[in-house]
Amino acid sequence: MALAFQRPVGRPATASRPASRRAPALRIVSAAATAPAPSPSSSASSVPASKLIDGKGIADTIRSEIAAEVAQLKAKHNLTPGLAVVLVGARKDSETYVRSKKKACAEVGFDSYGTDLPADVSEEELLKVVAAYNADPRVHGILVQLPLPKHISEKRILDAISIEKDVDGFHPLNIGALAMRGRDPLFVPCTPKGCIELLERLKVPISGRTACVIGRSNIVGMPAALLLQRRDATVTMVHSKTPDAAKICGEADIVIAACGVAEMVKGDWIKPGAVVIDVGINAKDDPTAKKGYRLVGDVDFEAAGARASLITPVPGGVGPMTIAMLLQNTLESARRAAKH
Ligand SMILES: Nc1nc(=O)c2c([nH]1)NC[C@@H]1CN(c3ccc(C(=O)N[C@@H](CCC(=O)O)C(=O)O)cc3)C=[N+]21
Repeated sequence: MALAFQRPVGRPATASRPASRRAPALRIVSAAATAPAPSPSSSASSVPASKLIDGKGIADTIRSEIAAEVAQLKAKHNLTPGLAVVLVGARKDSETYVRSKKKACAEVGFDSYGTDLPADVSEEELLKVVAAYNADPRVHGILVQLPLPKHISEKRILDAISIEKDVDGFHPLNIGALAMRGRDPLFVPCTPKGCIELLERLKVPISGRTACVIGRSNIVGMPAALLLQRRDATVTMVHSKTPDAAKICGEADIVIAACGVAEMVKGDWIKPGAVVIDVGINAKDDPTAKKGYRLVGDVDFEAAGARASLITPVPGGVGPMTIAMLLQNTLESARRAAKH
């Protein structure tokens, strides 16, 4: 069984070369700065650009901020944040996400470590990999890509990740602390953290507002509701057994949709002027698209966009923020480990 720990991907390969042959210093440039953003419906959409939340652009800004901090940490403290990404099996979507996470690490100057395991790996073997990363001082964050194959207990694996390295924020101790007043988790889960970061960077008021979270997953809906509540929103969660989700959603100033059903949230669920954050990523058949499908969220973008004051597109909304928050959590972890 191949258990090869790869060499760091993000090492500074140019450091010893003469300046003239060095690659240009990293600059993360938003796609929007060089070319029109390929927003999901830029050609056909009737949602005006002024309502669009540019998650990709905001994520790029955050990544540049992180890159600058990493450069400082390296220069002043000889500290390089390291992220370990564990992938089990060969799901195409997981492979894509893992690739983009490693690329994002390299771009901000992190080292990344990867272990790819076959789909039939035993739980014990996977636990050994987690234990090795727990013990490795170069590694400040460990991410085991979900979902895992059915024969492996997700719970057992997530519980095994050291909470000091739980940059996904999925450990029950981290989630538990998130749910308690007067306590702070070591890490907040990346996707809901990214949703709140969008609201805060756009100066959307949260305190005293009504918020509706659609979906109650451990990794998005539930922590998103907790984060909104910690910021003094009045939060309602709706889910598959809620009788009148549309009516409850219709009272909310802020909607976070994370139900995992393509375009389930209709235009008439949205209170006029509400801010809509769409966490969903679903493939929808589209014969006019090159690949035969296009990505849509959990919200009917056109109809909701007509009523919302602000709305995230899919892609280009929450997705890029998830990765930016993963980098932020890993940086924070490296700082905490080294006390810088
Ligand atoms: N342990 C673990 N942690 C995770 O954080 C985790 C996971 N497992 N399993 C799967 C989900 C999904 N996820 C995404 C990350 C980035 C984009 C992203 O960057 N999306 C872009 C591109 C979308 C595309 O083109 O496919 C966008 O929305 O614009 C999407 C989804 C992290 N997840």
